Amino acid sequence: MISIQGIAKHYGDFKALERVDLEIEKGEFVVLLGASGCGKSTLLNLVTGFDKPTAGRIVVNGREVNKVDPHCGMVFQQYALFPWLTVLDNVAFGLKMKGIAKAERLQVARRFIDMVGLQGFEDKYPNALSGGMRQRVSIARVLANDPDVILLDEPFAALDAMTRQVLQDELLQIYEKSKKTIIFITHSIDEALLLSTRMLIMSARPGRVVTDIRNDLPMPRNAQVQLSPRYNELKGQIWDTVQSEVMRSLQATRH
Ligand SMILES: Nc1ncnc2c1ncn2[C@@H]1O[C@H](COP(=O)(O)OP(=O)(O)OP(=O)(O)O)[C@@H](O)[C@H]1O
Repeated sequence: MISIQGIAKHYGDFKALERVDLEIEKGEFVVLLGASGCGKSTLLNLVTGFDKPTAGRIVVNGREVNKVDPHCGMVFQQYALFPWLTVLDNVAFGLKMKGIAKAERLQVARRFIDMVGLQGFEDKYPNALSGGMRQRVSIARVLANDPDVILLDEPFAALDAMTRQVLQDELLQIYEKSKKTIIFITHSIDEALLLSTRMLIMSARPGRVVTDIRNDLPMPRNAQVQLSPRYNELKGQIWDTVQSEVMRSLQATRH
C-alpha cells in the first residue's frame, strides 16, 4: 500500500532522514513517535508529495509519489481551514476542485459533517468555532475527498484534554468503519496506544525508524483499554525506547 524505499532527506549538510525503509499495509493505523526534530513531519510531507526526497522513492497504491496528489489527505495541527468559507464549503472544497457537481458535493459534505457531529454548523465560518470543532471540520474535509491514505500531523495537540479524548474516540470509530490507511504523528504514548495498530519509534540525527511495535490491544477500543495489563506492558516498552532516544538526541544537540 505504502512502500518507503531507502528514503533520505538532507537540508544542506543536515541529515533530517537517512535510510528509511517501511512497508505499510492497507488498513493499518500507524503512529509515528519520537523526539522533537527527529523527522516525523518531514516523512509525512514526503509521503504526501509536499516535498521531495534527497534519495529513495515512495510508492502509494502502486504509484510513485512525485507531486502533491489527492491519494493522501492531510490533517494539520493548526486546522488549515479557509476562513472565508463556511463549514459546508470548506468540507466540499476538494470535491469542487475535482469537478463534482454542486448538488452532489454538498450532499457528500453534509454526510461527513454529520459523521463528525457538526450538524447545525454548516453555515458557520471557522472563526465562530472552537478548536475542537475546527479540527472536526478538517477531518470531515479529508474524509469527503475519500483519499487512500489519511495523514495526521499532531492533530489534537492544541486541544484541551477532554476535547482530545472525544476526538480520539471519534477518529477510532471512523477508522473502524472506513478501514482507511492512517499515519498519525503524536508525542503522546497514550494517544499512540489508544489509536494505533502499529507504532514506529524514530531516532534523531539522522532520523530513522528504530523500533517497530505491533499494537495488539483488541479493537474496538475506547479509553477503558488503558486499564488493561497489556496496555501497561506496551507502555513500559515504548517509554524505555522513547526515553533513550530523547536522551540521545538531547546529547547530540549539546555536542
Ligand atoms: N526546510 C527545512 N530546512 C532546514 N531544516 C529543516 C527544514 N525542515 C525541517 N528541518 C529540520 O529537519 C529536522 C526534522 O524536522 P521535522 O519537522 O520533520 O521534525 P519532527 O520530528 O516532526 O519534529 P516535531 O516533533 O518537533 O514536530 C529538524 O531538525 C528540522 O530543524
